Amino acid sequence: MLEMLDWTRIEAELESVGHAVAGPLLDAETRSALAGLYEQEAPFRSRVVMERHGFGKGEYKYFTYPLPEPVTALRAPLYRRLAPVANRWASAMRLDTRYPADHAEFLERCHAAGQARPTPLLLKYGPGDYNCLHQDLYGETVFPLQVAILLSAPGQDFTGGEFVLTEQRPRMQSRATVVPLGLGDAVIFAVDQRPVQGTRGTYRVRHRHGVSPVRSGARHTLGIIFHDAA
Ligand SMILES: O=C(O)CCC(=O)C(=O)O
Ligand SMILES: [Fe+2]
Repeated sequence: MLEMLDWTRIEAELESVGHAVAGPLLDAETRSALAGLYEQEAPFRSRVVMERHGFGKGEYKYFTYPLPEPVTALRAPLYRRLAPVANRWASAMRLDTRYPADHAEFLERCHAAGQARPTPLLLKYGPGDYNCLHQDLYGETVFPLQVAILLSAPGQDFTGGEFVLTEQRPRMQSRATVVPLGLGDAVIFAVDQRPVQGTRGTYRVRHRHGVSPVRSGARHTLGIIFHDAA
């Protein structure tokens, strides 16, 4: 499925604006099976009620290892596609970090740094729920891109609940972008910093992401983060 995506366009958009939409990535059966897992306990290591932490309203659950097959089938291949972008960003920002081509090798680095808990997650929002602007950083070891896949149909399963990205440019106020997603679409986006080519050289912008309040219905998403957590 990943091979069918237009990676030339995706890479160009990641380079120019720090995010790209691709998809649909999962078939209908897999999408509903994944969303349905939410009600089970065994596939997960923890559950977070966002309101308790000031993260927003709604809840999410981190998968445990081994990840469900459709998540495993996406995580390493997406990483392999995105590692060259991550390396170009690191070199443009004059950072020493380089990312191996292979996700298993990157996970070894995470684990050696004490980050061994899986980060892929399922999120569930009902009416009035939202996700505050945040960054998914779980330790020193960070892969600079992540992916979220919409498992529900906007306009049908839910209304509101838009995926929002903000960009903080040096010495400027933040700018917000609403990323329109269709059912099954993936948004690939910067976790934190990315380089922007200015007229006087490269500067760094910082991103955060979140979800605007759901007005009606139920919205599920699958989040794929490539670094593991401490
Ligand atoms: O529900 C969403 O669209 C955002 C999910 C999220 O914050 C993530 O995948 O890290
Ligand atoms: Fe997130």
